[in-house]
Formats: sequence, C-alpha cells, structure tokens
Amino acid sequence: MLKLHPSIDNGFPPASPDFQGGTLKCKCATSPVTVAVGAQTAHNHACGCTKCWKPEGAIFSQVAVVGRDKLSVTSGSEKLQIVDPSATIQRYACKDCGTHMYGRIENTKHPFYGLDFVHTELSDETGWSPPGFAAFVSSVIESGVNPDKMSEIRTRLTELGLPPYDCLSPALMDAIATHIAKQSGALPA
Ligand SMILES: N[C@@H](CCC(=O)N[C@@H](CS)C(=O)NCC(=O)O)C(=O)O
Ligand SMILES: [Zn+2]
Ligand SMILES: [Zn+2]
Repeated sequence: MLKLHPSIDNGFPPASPDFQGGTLKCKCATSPVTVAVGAQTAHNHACGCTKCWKPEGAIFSQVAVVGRDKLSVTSGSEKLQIVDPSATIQRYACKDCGTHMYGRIENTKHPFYGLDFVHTELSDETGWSPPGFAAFVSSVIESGVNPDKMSEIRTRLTELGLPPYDCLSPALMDAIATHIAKQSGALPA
C-alpha cells in the first residue's frame, strides 16, 4: 500500500467538539522542545512541498494553522532555530532532532499573517481537526518521488477524502487573491 503520511494512511477521526488544543513535542528522547497550542486548528491539510516538515518515511507533511497568540513555547526554546530565515514562513526546528515545531509569518501584509503553522501529530491529544485537502501535490516530485506515481498518489488522496491540488485549495487561493486585491485597490477594502 502506498504510504503518504502515518496520520493519514489509515484514515483519521473527526475533530472533537469543543477541543481546546494540546501540547506539541519534538522527537528528542530527553529534554524535548514543547509548544502549547491553546485552540483548535483550522485548514488542516496534507502538503507535498519540500519545505514542510514530514515524519520519517512520509512523502507528505500534515499541517494546520492556529492564531499566533494561541501558541507558546513551553520548554526547550534554546534548541529552536529558524530553518530558512528568508522564507515567507519562518519554520522553527529543533536543532537536535530536526522536527519543525511551528512556522510563523512576520510580514504583516501577508494574507496569512497572524496564523502559525503546526503539525498536530506531534501532540498526544486526540480531537484535532482532521486534514481536508492535499496541497502542493506535484511538489512531491521535487523530493524525489517518481513522476509515474502521481496518478496513484492523487487517486489515493481522493479516496481518503483529500482532494488533491497543486497549490492550495480553491477556497484558500480565493482568500489570498481577495486579500491581495483589497491591498492593491482592485477590490474595495
Ligand atoms: N514547489 C515548491 C513549493 C514551495 C511552496 O511554495 N510551499 C508553500 C506551501 S507550505 C508555501 O506557502 N511556502 C511558503 C514558505 O515556505 O515560506 C517546493 O516544493 O519547495
Ligand atoms: Zn528535538
Ligand atoms: Zn508546505
């Protein structure tokens, strides 16, 4: 069976109503970095891009967003370093185990400013919002996936209930374009 991501391959439970978040923990056996997320996440999805963190053996990342005011590093902050300071999303990774603990956008004009990116499978809690689509699917080829596998990958994603897109979902692409049009004046603010 094709393996996409350990939290996705066997299906996933629905979100728990009134779920209030949990604690993300890196993979270090001792002194792990911990991050408290104090709310349910939104827009959870599979991402095939080369920049998003993937667990061992996965070809997709699973990534969701939460308000930056709901996220705090609760231990091991000294082990965090920004993977690529020039990227739009500044991904804070544990320098010992490589796990990305959160991604933050500092550009206040960015459509997603105010949201942090998190991988909720790093938490032991259940009840997080499940993934709803797959983004940047064609990008898995950039990580070395054989292009001949793409049809099988898209079929499997669809079967799992994750419509595959080669950028973000239409709803998110529309939201980004609307934000940009309001900034440029093409649409009334
Ligand atoms: N094809 C590129 C796509 C990278 C990309 O654009 N990733 C998206 C989804 S995470 C993004 O918003 N990136 C912003 C960033 O990485 O800062 C790759 O796989 O590296
Ligand atoms: Zn670690
Ligand atoms: Zn990505």
